[in-house]
Amino acid sequence: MNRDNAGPASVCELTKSGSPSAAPSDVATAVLTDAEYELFAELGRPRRVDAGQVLFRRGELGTTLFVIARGAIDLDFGEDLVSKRLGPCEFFGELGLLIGDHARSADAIAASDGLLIELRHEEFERLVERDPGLTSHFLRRAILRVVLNEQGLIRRLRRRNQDLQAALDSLYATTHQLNQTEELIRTDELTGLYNRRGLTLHLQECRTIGAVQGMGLLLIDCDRFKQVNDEHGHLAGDRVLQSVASILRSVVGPDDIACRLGGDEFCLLVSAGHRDDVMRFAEFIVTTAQGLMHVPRHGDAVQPPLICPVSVGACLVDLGADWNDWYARADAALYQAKRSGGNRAQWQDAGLVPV
Ligand SMILES: Nc1nc2c(ncn2[C@@H]2O[C@H](COP(=O)(O)OP(=O)(O)OP(=O)(O)O)[C@@H](O)[C@H]2O)c(=O)[nH]1
Repeated sequence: MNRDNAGPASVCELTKSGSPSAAPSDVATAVLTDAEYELFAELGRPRRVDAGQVLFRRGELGTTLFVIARGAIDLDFGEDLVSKRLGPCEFFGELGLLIGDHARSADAIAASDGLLIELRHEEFERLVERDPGLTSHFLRRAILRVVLNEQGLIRRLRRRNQDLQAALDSLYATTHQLNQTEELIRTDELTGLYNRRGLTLHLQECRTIGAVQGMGLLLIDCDRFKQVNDEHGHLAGDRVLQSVASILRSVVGPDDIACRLGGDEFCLLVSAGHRDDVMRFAEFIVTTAQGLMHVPRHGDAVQPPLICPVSVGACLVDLGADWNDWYARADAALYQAKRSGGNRAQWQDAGLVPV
């Protein structure tokens, strides 16, 4: 037989006889029974299709049901949904026929040259008149198939939702870890203040948002700190450094920053536009450290000190300069404070040449 000239009825029967997928007893199958196929082929309109030909696109309105007599049709549901390839005697596009002007849920493209049977509303009405029993059985199957497809889709969407939720949770956890790591690399382990890296990053951020105006810089250095270590041990020295850090933490506001630059040297960047404002911070730090040294301790044995005296050098932050210049000026003042015996605050006057 020349298959190209064969009518829809004979072609599909040929193919079906060897097709194990043709299981009409399965209610959800898209394969027509022999009786259904014969009737559809008799009443429907044959239509030839070429490989690659688009029958309809997703979203287009349609009213036609198609049965494949010969060849194959690919249904592409888009996004990450699984595509389907339908073969002889299988039908598709039934919602268009049943609902009328239904937006197609897939692209339908011919995978090979073939022959289809089209059923529009008028052909379907003739089908109902001719064999109501067969038609109602077909309709039940078609509807069940739609329902099962919907349920499958809902299951897939739920799974996808769970996957998305899990991905989101892990993203939150990673972001949290990253924030913690970033915080750690900015922080001095002993005192919990910013370390030098934290200060550098803070200054970069301030410069980016133009927030370095109206700030004062204080350099704070412990007096004769080596002696504390030598006489009472390194742990006692650590404790003294932590006490100094506590004083600095107690004076900083939300926009200020306290930092341990290294060893027994600290710095404060505070919001203060005038010398007197900056020096108030400096005096407070010196007198608080002094006051703590006189806190009475109990017991006969020689107690390690809670704190040691500190010296402070202070200056205003100059917008036109950078950290090295600010540091050099505050350091010159600090040097002067140390030379004058320590335990005091010194303002950076024009006469003090950076060392
Ligand atoms: N306990 C302790 N000591 C430290 C730490 N880092 C640095 N040091 C010690 O701090 C001491 C600093 O000594 P110096 O720079 O001579 O300072 P100083 O003894 O305070 O001398 P002046 O500043 O001139 O009064 C050194 O002995 C360092 O070993 C630390 O994290 N813990």
